Amino acid sequence: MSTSPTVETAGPAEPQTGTAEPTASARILEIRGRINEIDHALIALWQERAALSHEVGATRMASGGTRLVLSREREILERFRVALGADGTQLALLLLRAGRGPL
Ligand SMILES: O=C(O)C(=O)C[C@]1(C(=O)O)C=C[C@@H](O)C=C1
Repeated sequence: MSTSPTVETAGPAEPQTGTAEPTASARILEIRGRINEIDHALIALWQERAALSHEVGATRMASGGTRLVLSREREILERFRVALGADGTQLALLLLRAGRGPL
């Protein structure tokens, strides 16, 4: 009878914080908890925005309107640029693309 390979299971795997110092490691894990919450919220907001943008576009086109409204896109790009700089512009471009698809 063959034996299966032994796996070391001393306990749950320790999360990799990048430091062996316990106080720092604990603080990093605490911060990561909040980062995870923020990431989940960002993903949910991203998906909600894309769905809303899609609905606006579909509503407009079904009523004989245009697919895009460039003045509105410029307004959004400017909002993100003012708040976040060049990265904000890139983020806004991705947001707009997620809602209306690639140009
Ligand atoms: O606000 C609109 O009119 C939309 O269609 C939404 C949206 C956006 O994702 O913000 C998408 C496409 C338009 O060109 C402008 C803005």
